[in-house]
Amino acid sequence: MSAPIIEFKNVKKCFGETVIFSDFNFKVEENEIVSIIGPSGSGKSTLLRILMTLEGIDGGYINVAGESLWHMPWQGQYVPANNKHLHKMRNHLGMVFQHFNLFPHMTVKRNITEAPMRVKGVSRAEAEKFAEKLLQLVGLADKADSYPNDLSGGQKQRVGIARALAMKPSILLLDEITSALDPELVDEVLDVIRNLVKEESFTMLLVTHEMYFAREISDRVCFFDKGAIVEEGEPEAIFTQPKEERTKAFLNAYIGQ
Ligand SMILES: Nc1ncnc2c1ncn2[C@@H]1O[C@H](COP(=O)(O)OP(=O)(O)OP(=O)(O)O)[C@@H](O)[C@H]1O
Repeated sequence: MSAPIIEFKNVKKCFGETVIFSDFNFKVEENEIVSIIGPSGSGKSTLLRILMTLEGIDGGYINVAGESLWHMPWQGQYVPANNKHLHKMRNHLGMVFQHFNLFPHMTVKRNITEAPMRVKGVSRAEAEKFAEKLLQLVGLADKADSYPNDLSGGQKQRVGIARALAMKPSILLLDEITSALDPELVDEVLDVIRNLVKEESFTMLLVTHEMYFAREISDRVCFFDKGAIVEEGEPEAIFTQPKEERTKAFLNAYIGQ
């Protein structure tokens, strides 16, 4: 079997005195779709933010696509990664955020082309051509020149997905991408992800409260509690277990919604 594309080994993460992960171990295989479900405050977003290099770690190490993400071996010791290395590692990953995080002063098209042009040095013509393709994919071909404030929440999030894909990541991180949306807008966003995985192979790590979506789309579902995975398995095995065998983690996830 090939090496996992994501691997956390003995990872420690604290915010001040608060320990989020004390000894966290986790692997994701290439092209695997993994959902993370768990109560508020259990460390799900922190996990994605660490992978996206938006947060550092306090111990252990993480491999992404065969390379150390945060700490680099140097003369037999692990030292924090430099900016050039983080930059390179970020190219493997794309993230879609709960609150869209679009630039309000830029058009939809600019929101999508900005990172490929600035970070990857892609030409404007090439970035715009790809942006048009992505806008078609998310059903917003007619919104290229609109500003985020003129879009509905669902449309904003579809731009968020297009923006993440613009960097051609091999790993997509989705952080509760529908939880800021009105219920009637949830499916238009989930449909984009459904179509995406039908057409292309992706490694995807999604934090979600949408149980039916996790069940439908994932190869593996992980229940998180207090910075640890307390239950995991194929969705059909987990979601079809008899009522009396349901674990505390599973029930908590439902109650936590
Ligand atoms: N930048 C930060 N500084 C201090 N504490 C933080 C920071 N980010 C997160 N935390 C704390 O770390 C814990 C885990 O937060 P995290 O956002 O990862 O949880 P979560 O499982 O994603 O929760 P939710 O489902 O509510 O989004 C929480 O107690 C949170 O308050």
